[in-house]
Amino acid sequence: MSQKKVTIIGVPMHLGQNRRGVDMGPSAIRYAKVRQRIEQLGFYVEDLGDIYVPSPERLTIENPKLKWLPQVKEVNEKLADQVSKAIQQGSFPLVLGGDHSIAIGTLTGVTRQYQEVGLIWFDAHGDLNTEESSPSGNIHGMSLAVSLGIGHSDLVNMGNFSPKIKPDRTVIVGARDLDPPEKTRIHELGIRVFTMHEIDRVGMAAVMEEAIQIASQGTKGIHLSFDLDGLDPKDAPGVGTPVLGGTTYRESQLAMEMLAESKQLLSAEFVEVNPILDQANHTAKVAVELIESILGKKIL
Ligand SMILES: NC(=[NH2+])NCCC[C@H](N)C(=O)O
Ligand SMILES: [Mn+2]
Ligand SMILES: [Mn+2]
Repeated sequence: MSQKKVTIIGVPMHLGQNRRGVDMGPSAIRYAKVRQRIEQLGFYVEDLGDIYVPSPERLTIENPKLKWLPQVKEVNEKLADQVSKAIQQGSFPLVLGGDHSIAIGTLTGVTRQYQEVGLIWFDAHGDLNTEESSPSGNIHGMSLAVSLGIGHSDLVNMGNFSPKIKPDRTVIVGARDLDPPEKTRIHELGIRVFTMHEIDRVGMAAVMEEAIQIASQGTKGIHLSFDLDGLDPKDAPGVGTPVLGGTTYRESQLAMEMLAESKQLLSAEFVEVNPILDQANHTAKVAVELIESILGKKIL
């Protein structure tokens, strides 16, 4: 990454899942001084504020298998345009969520500009469901599938092109809670998944070396989609779908530092921070520290 400009885009999206509070994620991350911390690293920072997300009180769920599809689609289209514009202006887009359904819009914007993009999906989950396989109907559990071209056409064809990314340039890091149909899909598509088992066995350094290699080969660079529930709930308690046995704070930091060293990062999003479920904004602070690391902050 050579540019010295960062564009922050807040997306208080909560319609991709069931729990209130994740809409406050962007506020919580800003309260943890994301802008000031990035400026201290020498970047010029532009914060575009939040994209409007409607409140569910006045909405009805038309399809329980794809909850709030029209609204999720609309917000993601706006997000895609803001991400595209930031890249056109030579800036690094930093998207703050909001639930993980916003990866659909971010990846639409990033790949519209760069075409061949590798993806590192840091998450306890696969987010590889479709309306047929989803146990919840929550679109945040479908966003990786959609970006690979699998799912409802309203989402898959966003920006009038599909797929956004290819399975052999996609890696998942930190997985430990996959639905049975997601496991089948991973095998069918041949996506490289670094489960917690593998991180335990060979260590985060070896995992990230391989992950960066896969995601950067034949691409213009890497998009990082970082779901805070990839971390262990002890280190990131403020998330809607916590799963025991995640990466530690240090493992996560190492992963981010290695990504910065690779100089392959094109864009990033940090999602699923839910301040209602957090302890004294700890999870948002962790997100800010991870953001500093991808932008080059070093201990020494
Ligand atoms: N982005 C997330 N936190 N996703 C959790 C997904 C959970 C579950 N697999 C589902 O489809 O509903
Ligand atoms: Mn996720
Ligand atoms: Mn997750």
